Amino acid sequence: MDFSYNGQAVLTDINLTIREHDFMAVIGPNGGGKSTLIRLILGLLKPDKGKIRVLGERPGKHSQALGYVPQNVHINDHFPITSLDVVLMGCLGTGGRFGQSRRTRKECEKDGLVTLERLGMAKHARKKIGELSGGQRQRVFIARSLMTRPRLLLLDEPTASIDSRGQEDFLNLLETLNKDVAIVVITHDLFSVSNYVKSVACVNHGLHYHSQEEIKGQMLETMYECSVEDVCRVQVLSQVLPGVVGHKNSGGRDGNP
Ligand SMILES: Nc1ncnc2c1ncn2[C@@H]1O[C@H](COP(=O)(O)OP(=O)(O)OP(=O)(O)O)[C@@H](O)[C@H]1O
Repeated sequence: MDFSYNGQAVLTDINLTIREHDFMAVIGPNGGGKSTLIRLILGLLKPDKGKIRVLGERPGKHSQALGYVPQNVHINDHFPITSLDVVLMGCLGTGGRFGQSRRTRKECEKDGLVTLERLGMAKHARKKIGELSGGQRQRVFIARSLMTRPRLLLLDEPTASIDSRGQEDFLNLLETLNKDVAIVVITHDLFSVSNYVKSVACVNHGLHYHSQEEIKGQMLETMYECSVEDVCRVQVLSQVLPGVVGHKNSGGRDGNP
């Protein structure tokens, strides 16, 4: 798949499969096209060339199968809306009596509370969203995205506003959710997610894919010596990772990883 904004190529020759129960880190330099890739999967943008399939159909057809938490969710701190209200928004706009699957508002509220509980946020359900910390808000937004019971959860830099201790808790939470839902997480901090993810997609206009076997081996350890920006440069990658060259899943445009 290729994609450009106003004729300016952003993603070229992208070939990626996200499998059920995958936990994929999407890494790459600023402006490399990570968020654009997510928007394409969501069906908010259309590729110039090639195609994208979500559960075998065009993106948008199964919009409820995708949960999305964008990079910066701006909330007016004074807006009088509780955590539970935010979560219930996940039920809206999908038809039926109160959202998808014809749930009543009461049923949705019950589901919302269960989801908040799952995310360790039940005690904050009636708190105003503006009174929560960055990490707590992030959990509320994830709860909202889970309300349609998605098969794939797409998270754009979810740990950016969370301290290192909170990040570990958060990643443990994602690991638990991953039992039920595939997760794709854009991150600039490969180090903290490396123990959790099953695959890595390195997006720098092109895409380099690394399977579970690769990242469980020495690869990430070697990568820590470089910044994500370096890792995403083909030349550097092949220098520090000679064993990876020619792997069947890591082919770049010219067949190199
Ligand atoms: N709506 C848009 N119109 C035109 N160009 C855009 C638009 N959105 C993004 N771009 C450009 O596309 C390129 C990729 O942007 P994108 O946001 O996908 O990168 P990213 O890898 O997510 O970056 P970051 O790590 O900084 O969030 C950038 O050069 C950006 O300026």
